[in-house]
Amino acid sequence: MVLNPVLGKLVSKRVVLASASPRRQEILTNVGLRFEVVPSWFKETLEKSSFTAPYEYAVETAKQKALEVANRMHVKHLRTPDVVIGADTIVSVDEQILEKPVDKQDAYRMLSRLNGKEHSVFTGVAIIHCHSKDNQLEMDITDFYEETKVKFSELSEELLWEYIHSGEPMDKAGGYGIQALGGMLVEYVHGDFLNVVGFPLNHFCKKLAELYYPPSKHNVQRKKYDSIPSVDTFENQSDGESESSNFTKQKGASKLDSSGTYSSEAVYASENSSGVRTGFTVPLENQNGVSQSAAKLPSKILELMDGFRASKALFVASKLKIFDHLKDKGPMKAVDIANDVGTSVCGTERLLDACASLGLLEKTPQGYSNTDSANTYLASDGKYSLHGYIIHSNDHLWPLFTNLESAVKEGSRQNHRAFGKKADDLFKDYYHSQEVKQRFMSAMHSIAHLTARDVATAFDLSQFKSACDLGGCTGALAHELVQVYPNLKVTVFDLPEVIANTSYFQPSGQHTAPVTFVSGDFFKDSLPEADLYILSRVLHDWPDEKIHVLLSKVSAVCRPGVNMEKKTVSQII
Ligand SMILES: Cc1cn([C@H]2C[C@H](O)[C@@H](COP(=O)(O)OP(=O)(O)OP(=O)(O)O)O2)c(=O)[nH]c1=O
Repeated sequence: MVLNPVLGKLVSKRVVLASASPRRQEILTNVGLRFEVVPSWFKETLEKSSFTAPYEYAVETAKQKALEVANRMHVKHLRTPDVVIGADTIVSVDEQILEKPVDKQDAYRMLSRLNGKEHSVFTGVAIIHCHSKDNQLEMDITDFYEETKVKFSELSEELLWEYIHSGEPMDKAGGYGIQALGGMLVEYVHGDFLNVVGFPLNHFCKKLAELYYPPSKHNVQRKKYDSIPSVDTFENQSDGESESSNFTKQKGASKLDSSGTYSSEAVYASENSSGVRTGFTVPLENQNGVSQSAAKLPSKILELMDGFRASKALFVASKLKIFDHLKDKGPMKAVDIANDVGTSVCGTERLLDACASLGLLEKTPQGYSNTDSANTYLASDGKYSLHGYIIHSNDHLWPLFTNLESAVKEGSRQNHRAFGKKADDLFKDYYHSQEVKQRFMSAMHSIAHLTARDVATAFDLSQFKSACDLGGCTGALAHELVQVYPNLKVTVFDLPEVIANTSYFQPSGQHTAPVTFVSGDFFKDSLPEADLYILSRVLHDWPDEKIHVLLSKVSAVCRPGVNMEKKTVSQII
């Protein structure tokens, strides 16, 4: 659930974070933003002396990082994102810009300059809205920066070196990480702490508010949002746009309180009549800014307590193919859907209301219809449909997780309890029944297809000439890899029963190097040689002894790469 309504505006968009920084990913994930990570390949080598102020350098670098990703995704992957976010954090002391240290000596040089002094941390942020028109990429760029002042205590040489040897400084601007050991060096911080860690979240939300909800005519004197508007504020606005609409077209009256500022509210969870959580707001402060309620609601815990209900509502609606019906025929009344799918009217209505409150459907006087996300991801026929994986989650994972308590107590797999069969027998079942096989392959295909580009671009794999996707099933990841890296020869290795059924899942009309499919049992048969081995959703299926056998076989046939040692990318998946 997204706590902030301005972030909520991004929910239905393809948002890409053009950054490898784990801190930025964490900051944005923590507030419920869903995004893909495509690290930028832009080299941070802009001429610093050509900028009049340090923040200009950070903003320009952030912009170039985001532009590189937007262009690469548009050209190489033919999937233009809606929004690309880039950021760059620098430390500035005595008019000098400090970036990440190149080695320990460099870290020492930086930390010595900061020692006992106040310095500024600037993060430049670029938000690029992309549109593809006649295959041309059009972009609207918004950028800003945030400054935070940080003061270091007087630190001894010994302490500095001890800190440097911890390894923490190496991937951080100025050579320190305030969020971890580096916090010990800091005497005070003036400004946004998260800005130092790499992403000025507060300023980012205000910027989104400016973009998506520009002040109305009678409030034109308010040029900028100086607080993040509340949910109420937005819900009462008639911006007249669907969730997929372009931010620049949105108009709306921002609701201000009598003092001309937005009241501070937080979104928590409640249950509606169908037992599904909906958002409501709880005022946190009275007019004097004094907290009225001593106990904050534990929203994360409440979310976890109820999460299973939401999952099951999604699973059942998917199983009944309600999203398919609505894609073809929506908007529809509950009674008509119930007639079509052969269910009770009262039960169907409750399920539909649950889906509407979960943001999967829209409910209007005309009836229920799919949201854009439901059309894209939940209808079973979409290119990026998750239908197969949702059905697998309902039919296979749900019964297993129902036995989690026994699994923890016994330390064993629970297939016998959930399905009356051992794990190995169950795995064979996947391939003996045509229907079960198809369902399992659809599940693996849908999740692999959706995540393939993230996996393919998580690292720069251009130095590899050949790759083998072990247990690569329908080849969803393999096809993405050959698109991103046209010189890479990719082999998919899987069981003969799987390989025999892959034709249905092959992409049509793509002019890329073909993927080779090789059938065999990876425990028994010899594996093809390759520079790079990919094990995705494979290792978790097997006990340690078998994994040892498999990894030893992979190690024997995986050729050392150009710059890297033998490499598998299973750890990123
Ligand atoms: C000062 C400071 C910086 N940092 C981090 C934030 C950034 O990740 C990093 C500065 O490097 P950046 O070049 O801004 O970012 P990055 O290289 O990590 O990722 P990318 O270029 O792909 O976006 O320093 C901290 O984590 N803590 C701190 O206290």
